[in-house]
Amino acid sequence: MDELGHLGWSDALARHFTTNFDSETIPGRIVAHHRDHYRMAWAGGVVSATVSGRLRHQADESGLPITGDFVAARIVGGAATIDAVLPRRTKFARAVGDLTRIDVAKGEQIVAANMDYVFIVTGADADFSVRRLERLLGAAWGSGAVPFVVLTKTDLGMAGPMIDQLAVEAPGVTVHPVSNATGEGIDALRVLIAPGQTALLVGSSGVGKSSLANRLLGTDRQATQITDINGRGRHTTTSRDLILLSGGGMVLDTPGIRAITQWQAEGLDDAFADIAELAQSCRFTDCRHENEPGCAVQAAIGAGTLGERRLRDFAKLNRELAWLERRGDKRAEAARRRHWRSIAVSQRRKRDR
Ligand SMILES: Nc1nc2c(ncn2[C@@H]2O[C@H](COP(=O)(O)OP(=O)(O)OP(=O)(O)O)[C@@H](O)[C@H]2O)c(=O)[nH]1
Ligand SMILES: [Zn+2]
Repeated sequence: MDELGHLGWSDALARHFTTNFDSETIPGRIVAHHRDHYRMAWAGGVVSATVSGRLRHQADESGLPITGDFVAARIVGGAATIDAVLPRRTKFARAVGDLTRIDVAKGEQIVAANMDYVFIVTGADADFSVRRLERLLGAAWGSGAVPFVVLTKTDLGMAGPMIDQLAVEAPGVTVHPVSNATGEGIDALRVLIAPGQTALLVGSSGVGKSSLANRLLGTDRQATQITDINGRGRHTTTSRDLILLSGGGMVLDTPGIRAITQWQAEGLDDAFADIAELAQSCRFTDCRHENEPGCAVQAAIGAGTLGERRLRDFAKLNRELAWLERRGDKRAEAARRRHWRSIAVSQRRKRDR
């Protein structure tokens, strides 16, 4: 089982595994996940994997495997069947629905497991705002992993006062200033992720997560990706979301987590949690839910499980935010978000009655 050591396999997991599973079963780690399709690394390499019928029926949503999970599986004909998810050491969760209703068991959706660090990535540019980081900081502290703020774009020369502000408003969190453009600060970050350790990347769109992953990897991951023969979106072309660094550390950067953590970063998850959740299953990560193929939001409207009104409201909010963003009016933007959140709460109350 030493073969899994580099993937973060621990003595505690090994003990759990030998006590609970027979010799036909092998341990593995989920390195990528899209809907029902998994990629699993094990001593014999990386194989595609599915969940066994028994696990599917036993488990509620939080019991199904997600990226970063260690699992017990059987290899049959070059593919894996996952029988069980091993105990999670840490988990990064998104609160689902009304955040004032604290119900951890039902109200959270786990998006990544067994990471040692959460890198909250944010750019030292005009978009910088500590307020926007607060939810991610909260989720990171709740994950059991150690949060860091990775402040990118230091080459723009604006980072100084932001580092000072973070020291005051996010005390206890170490800030790592980096530039993906010049490479400054990247080595320090790479060294931090020891062999067998995993860092999860979260943050809004455009803050530099892809650039950071490429820098840490030392090559352009996009360029090394396998092009899908169906010409589909990014989900299917990403060969793996758990990236192995040459130093032995790992970086977790997945399209699904991106979609969710971005909502979290923007503070929209509670207002449009239903759409955020559906959007995860859209074929394209940048789906606008208009008439793209494989759109899960449109499918839900077709099936009658999502009201057309919700999507209209959602589109309206996005247009408003885009417009306010162009104007650079942060206060008005925050006010609109609050407005829509209050509408969402009242809609939910009506529906619950
Ligand atoms: N000047 C500067 N630009 C950067 C830096 N990091 C990223 N960028 C630029 O910022 C833009 C967004 O970078 P990405 O790495 O695609 O950001 P992302 O967080 O992966 O964005 P999504 O894929 O939308 O989630 C690109 O144009 C990058 O070239 C940096 O350190 N300095
Ligand atoms: Zn869609």
